[in-house]
Amino acid sequence: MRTIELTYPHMLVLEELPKTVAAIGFFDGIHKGHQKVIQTAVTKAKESNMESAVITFHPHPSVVLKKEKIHVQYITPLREKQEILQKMNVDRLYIISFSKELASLSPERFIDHFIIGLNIQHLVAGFDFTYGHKGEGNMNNIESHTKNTFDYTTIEKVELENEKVSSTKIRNLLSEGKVEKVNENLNRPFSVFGTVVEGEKRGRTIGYPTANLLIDSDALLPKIGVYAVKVLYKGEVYEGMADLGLNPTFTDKNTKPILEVNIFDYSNDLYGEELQIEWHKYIRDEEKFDDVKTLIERIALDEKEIRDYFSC
Ligand SMILES: Cc1cc2nc3c(=O)[nH]c(=O)nc-3n(C[C@H](O)[C@H](O)[C@H](O)COP(=O)(O)O)c2cc1C
Ligand SMILES: Nc1ncnc2c1ncn2[C@@H]1O[C@H](COP(=O)(O)OP(=O)(O)OP(=O)(O)O)[C@@H](O)[C@H]1O
Repeated sequence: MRTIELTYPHMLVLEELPKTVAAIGFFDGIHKGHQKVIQTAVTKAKESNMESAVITFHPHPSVVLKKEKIHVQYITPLREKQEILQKMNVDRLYIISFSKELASLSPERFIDHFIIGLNIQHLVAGFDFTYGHKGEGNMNNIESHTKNTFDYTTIEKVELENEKVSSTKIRNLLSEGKVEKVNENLNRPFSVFGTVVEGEKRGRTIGYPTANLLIDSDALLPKIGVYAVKVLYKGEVYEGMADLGLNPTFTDKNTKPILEVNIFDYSNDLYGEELQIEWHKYIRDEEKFDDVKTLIERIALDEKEIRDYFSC
C-alpha cells in the first residue's frame, strides 16, 4: 500500500494518477461500519480493474477547530490504521492534512480538488458522511457536485444491538473498560503497541514479574484496571494479565497510568522490545491493598480467572 500525504492547496498531477475507487472518512478504529465502507471500495475496484484507495484526514478535526488546545488520542493511531488497511488490500492511502483552510472549503471545491483531482471514478461513503464547509456536502446532495465525472455508493447504517457502530461509541466503551464490547464493534481485538522499559523492579520480588510498557501518547487506552490480554511478539501469541494503573499499594505518587503485563509461562528479558497487547476481558478495578501479601493473593486469583477464561 502506498501512503500519500496531501496538504491543501498542493495538487498531485492528475495524468499520473490511476483510475481509482475510494472510500472516504476519518475512520478512527476501522470498526464494523468502516469495514463495510472500505471493503465495498476494495471489491468494486477489483471488479472494475481499478486501484482502491482510502481517503482520510489527519489530525482529527477537533484538534484544529476547537478553541482550546487539545491532545486527541486515537483508537487506531496512524500506524495501526495503515497496518489494518494494508491487510484489507487497500492499494493507496491518501492522508489529507486537516487545517482551518481545508475546513473552510466549499463542498464543490472539496470535491473538485480531492475527488475529481485524485482521479476517483467511484466514491464510497457511509450514510452520514459530510464534506466541505460546515459539512454542507453530504450523500444526498453529492450529485450536484460530481459533474458527471464519478459514481458513488452510499453504505447504509451498520448497527450492533440497535445502535450505530461508531468511533464515539467505542471511545465511551473503552472509558468504561468494556473491552469485550469494543472487540465486537471492531470485529477484532482492540490492541496497542508498546516498548518495554524499566520499572521499579518490584514485580519479580512479589513473584509476578511484569513488562512495563511505554505507549505512544497518541494511543487511546481503556479505563484503569486489570485485564486478560494476549501479547503478540515476534510472530508468537502469549496469554497474560495486564495491570493498567497507578500501583496504589506501593505509592501515591503516580499520576499517569502505567501499563504492565505479566506474560504467563515466559521468563526471557524483554527490555527495549516492542509488544502488541490485545485486550480481551476486563477483570477488576485496581485496588489499594493493606499489604503486599493481600495483593499477591489477589493477583493469584486474577491469574486463575484469566487462565480459565482463555482455556474455554
Ligand atoms: C495482574 C496484576 C494485577 C495487579 N493489581 C494491582 C492492584 O490492584 N493494586 C496495586 O497497587 N498494584 C497492582 N498490581 C501492580 C503491582 O503493584 C506491580 O506489578 C508491582 O508493583 C511491580 O511493579 P514494577 O513492574 O514497576 O516492578 C498488579 C499487577 C498485576 C500483574
Ligand atoms: N455504522 C456505520 N455504518 C455505515 N457507515 C458508517 C458507520 N460509521 C461510519 N460510517 C461511515 O464511515 C466513514 C467514516 O466515518 P467516521 O470516521 O465519521 O466514523 P464514525 O464512527 O461515524 O465516527 P464518529 O463517532 O466520530 O462520528 C463515513 O463515510 C461514515 O459515513
